[in-house]
Amino acid sequence: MADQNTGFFKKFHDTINNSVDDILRNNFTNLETNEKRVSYLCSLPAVKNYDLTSDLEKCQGGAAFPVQKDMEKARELKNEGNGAVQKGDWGKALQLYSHALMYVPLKETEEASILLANRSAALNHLDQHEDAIADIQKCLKLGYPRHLRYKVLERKARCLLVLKRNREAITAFQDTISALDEATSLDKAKRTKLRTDAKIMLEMLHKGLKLAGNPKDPEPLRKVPPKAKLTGKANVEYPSLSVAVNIDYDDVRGRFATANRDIQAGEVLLVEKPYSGVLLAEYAKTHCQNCFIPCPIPVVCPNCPNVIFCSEKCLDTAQKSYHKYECKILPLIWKSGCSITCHIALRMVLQHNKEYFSEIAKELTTKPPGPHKPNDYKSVYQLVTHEDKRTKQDFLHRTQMIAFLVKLLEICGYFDGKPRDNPSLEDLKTMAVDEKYKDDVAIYGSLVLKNLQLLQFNAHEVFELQCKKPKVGSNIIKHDGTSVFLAGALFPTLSLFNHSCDPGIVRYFCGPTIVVRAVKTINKGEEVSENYGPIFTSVPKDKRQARLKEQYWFDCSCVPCQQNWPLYEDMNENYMRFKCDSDKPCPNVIPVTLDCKEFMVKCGLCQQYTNILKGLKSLQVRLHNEIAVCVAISLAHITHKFCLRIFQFQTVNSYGKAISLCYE
Ligand SMILES: C[S@@+](CC[C@H](N)C(=O)[O-])C[C@H]1O[C@@H](n2cnc3c(N)ncnc32)[C@H](O)[C@@H]1O
Repeated sequence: MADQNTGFFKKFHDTINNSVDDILRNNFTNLETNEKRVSYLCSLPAVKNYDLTSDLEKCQGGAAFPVQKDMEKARELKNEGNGAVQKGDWGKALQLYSHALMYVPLKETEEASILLANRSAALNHLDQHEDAIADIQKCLKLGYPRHLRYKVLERKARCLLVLKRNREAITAFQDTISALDEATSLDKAKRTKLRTDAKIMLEMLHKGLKLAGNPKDPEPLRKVPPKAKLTGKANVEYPSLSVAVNIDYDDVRGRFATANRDIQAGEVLLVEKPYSGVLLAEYAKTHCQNCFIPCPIPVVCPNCPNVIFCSEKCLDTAQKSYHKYECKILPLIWKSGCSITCHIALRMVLQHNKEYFSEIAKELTTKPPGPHKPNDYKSVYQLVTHEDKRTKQDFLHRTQMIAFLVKLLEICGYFDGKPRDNPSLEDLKTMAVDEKYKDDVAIYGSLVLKNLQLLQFNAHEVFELQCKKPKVGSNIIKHDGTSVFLAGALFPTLSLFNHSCDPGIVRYFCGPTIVVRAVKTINKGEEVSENYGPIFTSVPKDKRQARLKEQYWFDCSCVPCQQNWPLYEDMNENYMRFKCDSDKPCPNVIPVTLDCKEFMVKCGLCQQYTNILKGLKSLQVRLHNEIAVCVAISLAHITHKFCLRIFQFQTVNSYGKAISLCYE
């Protein structure tokens, strides 16, 4: 849970561990609820007296604590941006102005407006005219100096011309002419020339419009991210799931997904937004904090220089829920070295206010009636935690983590119900939480502890597929794409799918939304399984089973495990393999050479004959389906920039081939 090499949490953890003697350990062991565990641990003198400040001061890297904007740094970056402009490097200038904007204090509106104006120039040069206009609107709202307004208004007019929004361009040129009256620092000759140019443009525009019969301007382009849709209707009980999938239960497997009709390869079976998701610290300045998409033209947080957003909408969503609290403590989370799982566990509380949890407290322990709502903590609370199988040491280790997270809840203002202005080093001189929050420590600390336990088995990684531009040529089947781990998230309905080493689905992402597609025909009644990591094609059975047992605490008995299917590297391309189909149950796989002329082949193990015609036919259908799925998925990939982990099926070349076809 804590990064072993970096961060101050390791030392805190070791100190507390060393201070817990047998008596304390025994007392802890006898505690039966998460509330009691958290309250007990947080009351230990070793925890309360722990002073975090010296550890924190040693962690120089990363974001600064206490959190504040930094005008000097903003100016430095702006100057570097101006330098890039002089060299004609508009891409670099765009980056530097955006970076500078992150550091401008809220009250410095004029500085922010100048940076936005500069960025609009870069965007204009990069032919991103819609974005340039958006920056100009913002810069005017922020009080861009009146004597300079003619510059941005003229730029806006020219951007509108490129976008063929001629009526709006007329207004912008008229505004430019009015603004030139205020351009006091401009010499007279230059002012006259600009006015004349604008007037010429106005004349031309009026004439053009008249000749064209005064058409309306085209609508501004709206960048609407593509939305994934389920194939067919949604399941009434689980609205993120297709109606083709049920959630069943048995005592060994718990809940799991099954097909309630034949499912074809390529069908979209689940589309789900995360209940909660956290971006890794290293992407905080390149990707949206709220929806994880890359942000070349970021919207910045008004209160901290640490995160960016793709839009005002994402900023607003984050500010109204978790970011108003997290804003001032993010550097502490990052510097602590705590894992992304700990951060999600905390976020799952911060994203709702205390009233929300008080209202639902009584309903938490029973299965919520009605549809399973992915944004409802009551559904999340029902996810597996395997609490009954946990060791006392495991509880102790996790509860120590909570002592730190509870302190964060206090200093960010969560217990007060309103964000604190500026938590400082002074707040970290002791890990003791004020006595007045005693009940809050128990209630919210225990929720974070519960979250940590359920995330262990239910969290998913969010990936971005980063592709180099594919080489174009004849017969290309090579596709260079790397899955990059961006964020961790909890998808409450997907979390009900069990594992198989030969899964029936793939997952990919549209922003933060996860999409699940079938990759093979799944017959009615069969389980719809996902994959938790180890695939039968590349990881030997004993390693797969050991990993699943260690991480997910179950014994895998999927078909490849039961039948001990071979790895790809052990398969010989010169023969096909058919499962022995004899009347006696026989686990053997019969190798058949490609030039075999017989259709009845003898099993070397049970000596019975198997008819391979049926197998050959199903292979043909399956290959055909998989190619179709590949094409569909590849198209989705190109348009949605989705993230996909393509499992290595035997027909892996067909995937590559399909993908390359899409690029040609
Ligand atoms: C993400 S949850 C899956 C849903 C879970 N079965 C439930 O009831 O909520 C992961 C847990 O499901 C169980 N599980 C997953 N795959 C399994 C399998 N193939 N066989 C048995 N249990 C499995 C394990 O207990 C695992 O820790």
